[in-house]
Order: sequence, then structure tokens, then C-alpha cells
Amino acid sequence: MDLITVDNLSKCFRIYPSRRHKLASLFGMESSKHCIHKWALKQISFSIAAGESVAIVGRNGSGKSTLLKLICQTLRPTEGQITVNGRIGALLELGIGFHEELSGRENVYISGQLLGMSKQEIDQHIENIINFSELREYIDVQLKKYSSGMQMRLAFSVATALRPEILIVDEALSVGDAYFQHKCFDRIKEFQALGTSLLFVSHDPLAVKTLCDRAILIDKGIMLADDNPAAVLDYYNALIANAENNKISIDEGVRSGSGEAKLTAVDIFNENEPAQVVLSGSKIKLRVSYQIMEKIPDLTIGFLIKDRVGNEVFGSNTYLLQKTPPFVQGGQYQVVFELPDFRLAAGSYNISVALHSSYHHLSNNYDWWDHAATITVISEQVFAGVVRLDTQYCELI
Ligand SMILES: Nc1ncnc2c1ncn2[C@@H]1O[C@H](COP(=O)(O)OP(=O)(O)OP(=O)(O)O)[C@@H](O)[C@H]1O
Repeated sequence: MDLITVDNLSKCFRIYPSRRHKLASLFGMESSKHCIHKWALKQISFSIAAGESVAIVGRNGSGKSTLLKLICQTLRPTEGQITVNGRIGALLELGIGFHEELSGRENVYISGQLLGMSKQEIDQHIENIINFSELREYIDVQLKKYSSGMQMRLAFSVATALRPEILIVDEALSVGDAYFQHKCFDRIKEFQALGTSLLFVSHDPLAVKTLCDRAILIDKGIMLADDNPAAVLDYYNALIANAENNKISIDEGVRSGSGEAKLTAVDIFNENEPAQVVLSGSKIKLRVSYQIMEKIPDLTIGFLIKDRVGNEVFGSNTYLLQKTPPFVQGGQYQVVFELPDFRLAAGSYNISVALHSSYHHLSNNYDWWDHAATITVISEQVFAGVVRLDTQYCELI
């Protein structure tokens, strides 16, 4: 039997020019011609069988959260139907149903009841919830004193206090620290082994491949693919790569910064030759050219390499390398970062560079150049993951 059936589902939001117009519409005093109709989802159909785990992937604003909210019935469809057979445990936006002024414990009761638990069930499980969240010391402290990671711990612990037939998780896990994320994934896998279906929104390809046996790709509210995770992620990557290429040709990457120092060029060299395509494991040089416009107290030059889906692969800066680049006012300089053993997996990567002060670009960001350069890696060796680590095989007899 299908646990979830989504049939020809569409959702249209009305966006009003002002609160006055919106209020008037609630009392039937405003005609709909004054509002913009925004179709967040159009004619989506799929079903999820018991025990299946399905990822919803797509770019920002593609309609993923809207779809989950419709399935959880916190939104109503404009057209189409959703049938759900089974208890849902949902972790949607962080802190849904949470009240900042109330304590963690009080929020457990409110949020638990919103998830369909009775007060008796919450009484029975509150100790487990507190134990799992590892927030005993803070449980009677007001929620506004919690970090977002602590709120996530509490929200996940409540949503999974009882094993649901369908567990719905919308990105929230990315807020938590690595230790708690592992704990959440373990619980999700435990539930899956017991027959829980998972509906999971994530931008993390590894999590999608690990947790799901199927993926659905949504773009601009339209369902583009429903297939195995590897095939759908390939499609998704191609979509992003297309958008990236278009973006780069239009504005050559996103720039920000106060302007006291300016990046003028970023060039890649492979074995001393300018290159855009490099062999995994070869020697790469990243040459950063910059100009010091005004007097600055100190200077750090940094770079960050990201893969096509935006995962940070590697970054470093002159502060971490304990080097001080030249920064005399009016000077034009070039520095080179040498990466003698660039062992990334085959694929396309983009490089962002920044001029700032001290360790982090958040203090005195002089110039930040997102997507300053793109590099394609080809590899003769096949391996899993993003980086080839030295591996030795030993036989113990
Ligand atoms: N309450 C709302 N009123 C008006 N427009 C909305 C509302 N909620 C969502 N939208 C719009 O609907 C579209 C889909 O939004 P949604 O949040 O579902 O996307 P998403 O895929 O979850 O994005 P992200 O990955 O950034 O979370 C977006 O264009 C968004 O601006």
C-alpha cells in the first residue's frame, strides 16, 4: 500500500503589494488583480510505498519545502490532492511550533502535541526526549537562550520520540554539529530498518545517496525526474553547471567587499603552464593578483575550492600558512599558492578568493570574489569520494 500519494498537486501563493492589500483580501475587499500569483508547484504526481526512502532535491526556491508543508498539511493545495496513510513525524523548518519565551520542556509539550502526540504520550517519553537531545542542563531554560543547533537537537528529539510510519526531514539537520548529525542519521537508519519511510530534503549528495533509494528533482515548481539517487543527482549537477556557466558569462561571479584592497586576477597554472583542465595528482599553482588602494592594518589572502553542488572541498589562507603578503598602499602584487599534489576526484570545481584581515573574511572583508575561476579535474585513477588519499594494502597472515 502507498503511504503517500500526491496527485496533480499545484500550489499558488498570492503576493500582495502591501499588508493593507493582504488584510483587505482577507475580508473580501480586494480583488485578486492587485496581487501577483506565484506558482510554487505545478502538477506534481508521485507516490511513496511503505518502507521507501525518497529524497527531494532542487535548487533554492524550487518548491521543495512547499511540497513537504503540503504533505504535512501545514499548507493547503491550490489544485490536486494528497493522500497520507500513516503517522507522520516531521522536522520542517527549525523551530516550527516553537516559542522563544517558553522553556525547552514547555516547547516539547507544545511541539509534541502539534505532531499528534497526546499529553500522556509526551509524559511517557519526555525523559527519552531530553536524554536524546543531551540538553538536560538547559531543558528549563527559555528557548531564546538556545543556539540554532540546540533548537535542532530538541526539534529532532521530539519529532522522533515515537517511531513514525513516515519521517519527513527538511534540511534542518544541516544546522547541527557533526556529532549530533551522526546521532540523527543513526536514528533515521534505525527507523528505516524497522520500516519507516523517509522523505528527505537535502543539498548534501552524500546524505541523499546514503539514506535514500529514490530521488525526485524539482525545478521551478516542476518535477523533472524521479529515479535512483545517482541518476537524479547527475541531472541536478548538470542543471547547476548550466546555471553556473550562464551566471559566470553574465556577471563573472559575485563580488563584495569594502574596496580598500582589490583582487585584479586569478590564474591557474598546471606544471607551470596556464590551465583550466588539470590531471588529478599534478602540481597546481593559483596566482592571485591584487592592488592595495588604501592604508590597511594587515592583509590575509585566501582561497576556497568548491565542487559543483557547492560543497567546500578545501580552503586555506596566508594567515593559516603563517605568511604575510605585501600590503603597502598603492602597491600592485601577485602571490602564488602552490598545491603540489592536487588529488581531487574528476569533476568541475570553482575557486573563490578573498582579501581580508586576520583569520576570517568576516572581519574587514576588502574584496570577496565568488567563482573567480573554474577548474576541471580529470583522473586516470578511479576512486570514490572527492579526494584520493594514499592507500596501502597489507596482508596479515
Ligand atoms: N508563503 C509564501 N508566500 C509567497 N511565496 C512563497 C511562500 N512560500 C514559498 N514561496 C515561494 O515559492 C517558491 C518555492 O519556495 P520553497 O521554499 O518551497 O523552495 P525550496 O525549494 O524549499 O527552497 P530552499 O532550498 O531555498 O529552501 C519560492 O519562489 C518562494 O519564494
